[in-house]
This record gives sequence, C-alpha cells and structure tokens, in this order.
Amino acid sequence: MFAYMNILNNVAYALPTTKTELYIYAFVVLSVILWCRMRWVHRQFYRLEHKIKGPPSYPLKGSIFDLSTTPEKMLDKLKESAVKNEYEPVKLWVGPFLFIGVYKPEDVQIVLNSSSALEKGIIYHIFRYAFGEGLFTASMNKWKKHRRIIATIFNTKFLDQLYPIFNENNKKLIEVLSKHTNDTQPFDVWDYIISCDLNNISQFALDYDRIDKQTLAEYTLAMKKVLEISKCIVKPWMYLYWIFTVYAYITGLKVYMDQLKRISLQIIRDKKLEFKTTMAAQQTNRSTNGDITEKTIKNSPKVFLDKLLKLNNEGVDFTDDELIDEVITITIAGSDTSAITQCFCLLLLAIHQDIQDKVYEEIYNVLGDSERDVTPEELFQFKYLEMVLKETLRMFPPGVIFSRKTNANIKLTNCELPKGCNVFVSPYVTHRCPELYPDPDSFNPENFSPENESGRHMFSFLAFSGGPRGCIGAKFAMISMKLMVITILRRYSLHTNCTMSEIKMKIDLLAKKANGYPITVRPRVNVV
Ligand code: HEM
Repeated sequence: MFAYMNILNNVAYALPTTKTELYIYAFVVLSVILWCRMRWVHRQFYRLEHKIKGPPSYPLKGSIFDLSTTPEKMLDKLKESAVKNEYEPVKLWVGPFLFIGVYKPEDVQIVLNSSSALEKGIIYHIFRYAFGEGLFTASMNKWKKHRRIIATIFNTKFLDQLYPIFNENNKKLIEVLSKHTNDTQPFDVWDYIISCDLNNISQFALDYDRIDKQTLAEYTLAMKKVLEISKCIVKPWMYLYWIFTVYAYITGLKVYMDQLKRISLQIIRDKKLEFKTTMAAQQTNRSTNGDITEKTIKNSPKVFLDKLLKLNNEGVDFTDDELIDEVITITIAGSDTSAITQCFCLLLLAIHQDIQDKVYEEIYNVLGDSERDVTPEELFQFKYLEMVLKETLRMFPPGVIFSRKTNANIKLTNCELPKGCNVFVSPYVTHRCPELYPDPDSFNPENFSPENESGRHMFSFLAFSGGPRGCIGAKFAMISMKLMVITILRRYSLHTNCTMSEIKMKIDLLAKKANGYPITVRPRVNVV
C-alpha cells in the first residue's frame, strides 16, 4: 500500500505543472508517436537496413556527417570499411539519408542493370539546379525517352566524322605546348588540356565554327565556373533548392548559369532557322530534280545539336528548354572527365618512361614518320594505348562515386537493398581491390591485356559506369583521348620529377590531382 502511494506521488510529481512544461511534454510525446509510426510504416525498410553492416550511426549526425572530414578522407574511410567487410555492401547514414555502398562486381552488375535503380540519388539535386534536367540528372521517365533518342546519335559513323575537329584542336595544342620546350622546370599541363577538350566538346555539341571568338570565350568561361559547383556536393544542406539558389546569387554563380543558357538558346534559335532554310531548299530540290542534290548532302548534320534538331523535325518533339539542358549536359559531362584522364595519362607516362617508350613504339609502328592525321581504321590498331588509358582510368577514375535511388527492394548476392535508399557504386574502391587487380596501387597497363581482361568480371571496370544508365560518351571519350595522346607523343617526349607516392587527390564531384600535373616536354629527335 505504501509502495503504491509512493508510485502515485512520483507520477504526480512528474506531471507538467506550468504551460511551458506542458508544451515540452506534448512535443516529446508527439515526437515519440511520430517516430514509432515512421518505424512501423517503414518497417520493411528498417528490417532490411538492419541486416547490412556499417559503422555506428547517431541521430541527425548519422555515421559520417562530420564537417571536419574532407572528401579525400571520406573516400579512404569508404575503402577501409569495404576492405573490413570483404567488399560486401556497407551502409552509411548521412544525416537522415541512408546510403549503401556496393563494391563487388557481381553486386554492382545487379544494381546497374536493375530497372529499380534507374533514378539518380539525392547528390544529383545540385547538378539539376545548376545545369537543368539533361540525361545526367533527368528523372526516370524523362531519361527513358531522351536516352533512347540520344543514343541513336552516338553511333560509329557519326563519331568517325568528328576526327577533323579533334585533329585540328590537337594541332593547336601541340603548337601552344611548344613554348615550354626550353623550360627546365615542370609546368602544369591542365589549362592547355582542358581548353583543348572544351573546344572539342563545344564544337561537337554546338558547332562553334559559326560563333565569334568572344561568345566562345564567354561560353567556356561560364562552363568552367558552373563546374565549380561540384565542390558543393559534400555539403548536404546545398541539396535544398532554396539554399542553393541563395548561394548561387551570392557567389555570382547564377550569372554564369544564365550565361550558359542564354548562349545555348541563341545558338539553338540560329540553328533552327538555318535548319528550316535547308529543309525548304531540300523540298525545292526534290520537286525539281526528284532527288537530293550534292548541296543538301553537304548540309547533312555534323554536330550533336544538328542531329537533335533533325530528330525533332522527325517528330521527337524536344522543347527549347530540353534542347538547352541536353546540350549543356553533354558539354559539362564530356569536358572535365576527359581532361582529367588525359592529364593523368600524360603524367603517368612521364613517370613510367618504359611504358611511354612502348606507346611511342606503337605510334611509330602504325604511323611511321608521316605527319598525316590518324584515320578511324588506324586508331583501331592502338591496342596498347587503349590498355594504358584504361589503366589510367582504373587508378584514377574521374568519377570516384556515383549513386542511384532504389524504387523497389533489390536482391543482391548476399543481402537485399531496401526500397528508398541511395545505393552508391565507387569505381575507386572496386578498382583498388587486390582480388581483381593484383598490386592495385601500381600502374600496370598489362591489367588490360586481352588475357587478363577476359579473366575478370565485366563490372570490375567501372570508370564509365555500366548498364542502361552508363556513360553515353565512352566511345567519344576514348577516340578524343587516344588522338590527343598520339598527337602529343608524336611530337614530344614527356618527363617529370613527380613520383607515384607524391600523387594526392582532390575530390569534389570528380577526382583530380591536387596541385596540378607537372611535366616537361622535349621535342622528339630519335626514331625507334
Ligand atoms: C574519360 C571520360 C569520361 C568518363 C570517365 C565518364 C564517366 C561517366 C560516368 C561514370 C557516368 C555515370 C554517372 C552516374 O551514373 O552518375 C557518365 C554518364 C554520362 N556521361 Fe560520361 N564520362 C566520360 C566522358 C563523357 C563524354 C565525352 C560525354 C559526352 C560526349 C559524356 C556524357 C555522359 C552523359 C550524357 C552521361 C549521363 C548518361 C545517362 O544518365 O544516361 N561522358 N559518364
């Protein structure tokens, strides 16, 4: 009886007496109810999540949401946790968002080929705000329609007629590099390579032949500036639209975002007008000659935008805004990625003189002493250079992580991903797995010899992602990168005092080398 009275007294003591206490109590009780309801409604999500290993997580903070962590450290932590869990999936809470890393090629294949993982993850929001809803950021329904159409453009015949664009820009590149031939100290090759790539990709996407130099300079500057938003990717609060918008205004980024759109729209309008005139001329020629004349054949589509407009005319029906988004996406997705790979490749060849000699030998075997341009048939013969570029992409994939949102549970080899999580794949982590690539921290193009490649799982090499949402520009990239390396090595030998252990990474959306790519160039005098 006494004990009973005591309990009642304690309860009475704990009851709210003031209005403030009442509000606090109500808030706590409501929060607990809402939390229980959320756990109940999403019980299947939590049941599956619970089965996946990962570091301890704390409310709000999650497992890795630590402001002092740099992206480079975060990547090292990811690699550590993957090794610790023997490359089985690892879960990470970032604030309220569940991320699950998938590293084993067998699991990666399931994810990238799954129709339940075609939606892009939350980290892409920033890119959607900055350069619209092109293929790279598009939501699933839009992506399905656009990808099917745009994939028809990236065929071999279309890519083959781009060689003159690449060759012309490469020639300009080796001319500007000539001013460094007497340098005794290494210089950073980045600015030269990215300018060449920006020219390649803008000419490919928009056809710059007809735009004045001033506009070209404005467009490439705007592209460089907009690309800088990738550093926001490690700041989750930027995923909120209104915070990003304020940031874009304050930092002046909005000016460049508008500039990209304005110039693209102007070119699209000019091209549309030109396209109409050509079509009208074709109609007239057909009615007078009964066939298409030489003049109209010469006017057949040369660049990406021409092709899009032609498809539009055939009933595809892209709005001007959609055309702008796709053109900007192609230019953004195709410039830094290629430039990073080319810079790493040049640096790695400068560090590994024996491998550089082998690449030069191959160039000499195919092209001899001639200075003529490389043809598509000849480029196909550069097998060793292809191995070198793939090994570069293995060690230093520009995209170290990419992610998708699951819209259904997905069964992997040993566990199940819950619907609604952000699943991510890390080429960097998978590419450094010693079971797939022995001695993974050494640069060894033999990893991609036909024998070694055929003995490995297809999804062991993820630099271009894979499955239906993989890189649409992979072939374009390989052609442009091969042609550039060939052009440079034909004229110069490359040297550096940088060593492998000195290569430190700087990561935002893409992974670059911190402190640039220091090389020296010497005119080639010796013939093999
Ligand atoms: C070395 C060069 C390149 C690398 C390493 C690379 C890598 C990638 C990766 C990993 C993805 C998938 C990203 C994700 O799922 O989030 C991707 C997508 C994409 N890439 Fe590339 N890329 C390169 C060059 C290019 C080029 C030259 C173009 C255009 C000409 C291009 C256009 C695209 C587009 C449009 C997408 C989005 C595809 C879609 O979602 O359907 N890329 N790329």
